[in-house]
Amino acid sequence: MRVLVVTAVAAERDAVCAAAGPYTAERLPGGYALHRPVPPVDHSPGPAPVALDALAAGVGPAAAAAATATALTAAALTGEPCDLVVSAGIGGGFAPGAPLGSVVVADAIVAADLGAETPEGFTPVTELGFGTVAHHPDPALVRAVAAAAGALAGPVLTVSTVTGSAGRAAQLAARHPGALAEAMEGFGVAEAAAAHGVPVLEIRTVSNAVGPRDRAAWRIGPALTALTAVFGALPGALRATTSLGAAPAPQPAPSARRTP
Ligand SMILES: O=C(O)c1cccc(C(=O)CC[C@H]2O[C@@H](n3cnc4c(=O)[nH]cnc43)[C@H](O)[C@@H]2O)c1
Repeated sequence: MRVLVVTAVAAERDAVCAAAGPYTAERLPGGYALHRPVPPVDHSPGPAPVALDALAAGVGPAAAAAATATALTAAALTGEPCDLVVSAGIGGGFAPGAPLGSVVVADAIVAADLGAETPEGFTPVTELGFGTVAHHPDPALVRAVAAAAGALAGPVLTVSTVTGSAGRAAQLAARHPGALAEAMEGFGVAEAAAAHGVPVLEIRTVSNAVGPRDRAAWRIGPALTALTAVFGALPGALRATTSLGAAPAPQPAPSARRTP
């Protein structure tokens, strides 16, 4: 099973790779460096091995979409298409649901600022008659990965501007009840995955609270360490789930055979 993990920055990508190393970097068109595990996964019988490729795409939904689409196209053209795309990295957590250090698996990947300002307030593009503002990963896959990673499951918002005030945090929370986290790439990754017909997940480890800007309170190191732990647990969860077409777990052999 080939999984493409898309992060924003190299530190996040390296935290993902630390779960499974060693890795080698492969050049993609556009100058992207795709980190692929070595040695190549074996194809012996048994549960499908999980190979985690990792790509640092840049910050923001546009950079994320461009890099994801490039990597998915390259994989398809080389005859080794990806089975799953995961947008991963640190993120802001909404209080009280997602405190510092928690892990969030998105059950909805939501473009929170894709719309228009109107006299009545913010209107999403879907209400203007076009586009998409949310992707919904497979619920069984979300449950399996959240359980394996000790994570919460809930909506993760994609924004182009990091929230920096209590007022904006309250506005987003009111508009998206149950939102657990905010980051800047998930929706871009999900749009590219959807265009290629590949399932998507978003996983965020919470480095800071969504709200008034307080750089001194950010806990980036522990969030990166948590990212490594999540990706250590991910292959087992993916092998165990049937959501991605994995073979069901073997059944116990019948205790007695019927004779004809
Ligand atoms: O200093 C600032 O206030 C500031 C302004 C813009 C960007 C940053 C970043 O640290 C980059 C954001 C980077 O990390 C993810 N991230 C982490 N926490 C949050 C958040 O609370 N809201 C949105 N994104 C967040 C994001 O996915 C980017 O890749 C700092």
